Amino acid sequence: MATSSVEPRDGADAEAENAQASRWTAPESSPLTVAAHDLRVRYNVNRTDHSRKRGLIGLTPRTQRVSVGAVRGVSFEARSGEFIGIIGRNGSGKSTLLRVLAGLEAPNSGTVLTSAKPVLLGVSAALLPDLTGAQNVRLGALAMGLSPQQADDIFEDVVELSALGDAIDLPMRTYSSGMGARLKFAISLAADPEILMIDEALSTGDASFMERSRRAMDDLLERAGTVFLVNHAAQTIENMCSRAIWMERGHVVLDGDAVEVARKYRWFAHNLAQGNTSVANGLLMDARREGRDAQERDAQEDLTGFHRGQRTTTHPRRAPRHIRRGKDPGSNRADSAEAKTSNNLHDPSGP
Ligand SMILES: Nc1ncnc2c1ncn2[C@@H]1O[C@H](COP(=O)(O)OP(=O)(O)OP(=O)(O)O)[C@@H](O)[C@H]1O
Repeated sequence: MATSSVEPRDGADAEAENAQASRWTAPESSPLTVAAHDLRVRYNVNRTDHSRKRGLIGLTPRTQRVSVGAVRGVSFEARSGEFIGIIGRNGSGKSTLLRVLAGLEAPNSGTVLTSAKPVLLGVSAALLPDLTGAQNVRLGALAMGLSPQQADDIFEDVVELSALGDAIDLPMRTYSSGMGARLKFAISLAADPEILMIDEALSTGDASFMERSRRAMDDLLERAGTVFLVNHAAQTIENMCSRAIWMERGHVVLDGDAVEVARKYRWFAHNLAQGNTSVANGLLMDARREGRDAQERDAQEDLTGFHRGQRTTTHPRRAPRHIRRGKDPGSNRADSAEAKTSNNLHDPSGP
């Protein structure tokens, strides 16, 4: 086994431990918000074939049609109060998975059911560059189904969270990409979605924005929401999420406690970057084995519970733990908690 190297511990670990200590805990009985079963997405693309004769005009290489498996049999369940990070290398299928979960893209096969229409940050908020930030706040809120009065009500919260200051009255085309991402994030969060999906947007903020975002997301989780966060930085996942899913080549490698999974991924990525390919491959194999073992345990526990007439769908290792300790999840949200059972899950691409 090529995993003899030991991951060095540093200041970042201590920081992550502090962050973990203040993280939230959801009861294991939290209702299901997302159920994905054996999702598969393939893209058919043209690829240049340099090994073959050149094309008609003799300048361009020939192309051939190839099929790319972006998501290859992904299954999991998410519950209210969970903050789930998705990590993995470039091209591992994170964004594709998020788009399918949000109902923006149909899988080739498999099923995804959600308890409410997910808000995918940056896509759902169809903002217009020629309108000012303030006008876009209203537009984005209406696009997410809020009434004109609700759109007015959230305005101050959005301005505060985005920290755009006077720039809120300038056209959005004058914003930097970070400013635009902050505005979209603030609008999405102020709309109080039950399921929020964020693809990388948080990387564009500074430390104080990150802290404000984290507090705002904690509030959302407290109201029994579920948040998915795609991020390349394992440290961000470690600090912010309760659970992490590590993806590699369209497969789930490991799904479990955010700190454990993010650290394993970080150590794998570090070895890969250092050119220690055999060590990295060994770490990947170990993580895959651990992931498979956990799945088998899950299946065994489900079966045992089923035979006893008390089938549960949550593995203790994956117990959602992102509702602030001692608080009642969903107490502030009329349509949450007990109203959300696995029976009211539906196709997110529907109306
Ligand atoms: N529209 C598309 N057409 C063809 N191939 C695609 C398309 N979108 C994604 N892919 C391919 O699917 C695979 C997964 O891509 P995806 O963007 O989901 O990965 P990712 O993990 O989000 O990557 P990154 O970290 O670089 O954003 C990649 O091989 C990518 O090239």
